[in-house]
Amino acid sequence: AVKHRLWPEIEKVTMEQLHYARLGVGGAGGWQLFAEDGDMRMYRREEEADGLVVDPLKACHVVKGVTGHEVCNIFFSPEYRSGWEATLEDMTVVENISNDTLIFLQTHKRIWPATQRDSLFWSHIRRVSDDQDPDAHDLWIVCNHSTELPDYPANTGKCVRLYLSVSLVCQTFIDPPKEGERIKREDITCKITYCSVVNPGGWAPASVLRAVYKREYPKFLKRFTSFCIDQCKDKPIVF
Ligand SMILES: CC(C)(C)c1cc(CCc2ccccn2)cc(-c2ccc(S(=O)(=O)CCO)cc2)c1
Repeated sequence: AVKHRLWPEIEKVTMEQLHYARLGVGGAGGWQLFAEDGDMRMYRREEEADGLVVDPLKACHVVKGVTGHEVCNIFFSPEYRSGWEATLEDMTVVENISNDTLIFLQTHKRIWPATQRDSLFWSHIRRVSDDQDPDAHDLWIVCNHSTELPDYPANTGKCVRLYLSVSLVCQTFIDPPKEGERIKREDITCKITYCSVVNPGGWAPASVLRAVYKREYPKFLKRFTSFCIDQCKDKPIVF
């Protein structure tokens, strides 16, 4: 099949994001732990780009009862988004590149006193076999990365266009069931790494943004993972 014009970028960014997600948060990376809740650890770095707060975020979480494939499917699929994405006011799929790559146009709820934001990004889901450790379980990754389309120019309407680069990387671990027994959901553990850089794209007060990021991101990940558990609990396991 003819590859889409964005394919080289999608391939490159997805692999870069996978590498970045697997980097630890120790050492000189400058990561500060700012939120803990059970198995969830949230780290941030204080970074600015042209005076705008773009604090990179890395969150690590361990969730029982769902597979990485199920979690990434829910994160990627448009039909579930309104169920877990509280920052959303509106969402449209503006391009269906393939069954594993979509382009989204989203309008986000306004964060007072900043102007309302919208986002335009490609979203790509992929299974990655772990080349280092072949008998480890597969990884699943969803990568969301801002893009431009002539039909949806930035900053022409009421919203300021934000720029994001986000990845959700999930690895599934299965406790072997007793001899001859089927794998049950309680035998499954999913290790989640969520990385996000959201550049507000225009003026937004650093103090307000940092306060909102610190308050909203922990809620965002807990809400998302709870939604996944609820969605999957009565359904057959998707490995
Ligand atoms: C406050 C905070 C929680 C950081 C926040 C505020 C805003 C609203 C837009 C905004 C950003 C900055 C300044 C003003 N408004 C958007 C997002 C955001 C965007 C995208 C994604 S995603 O992971 O790609 C899932 C698809 O939506 C997650 C979160 C986060």
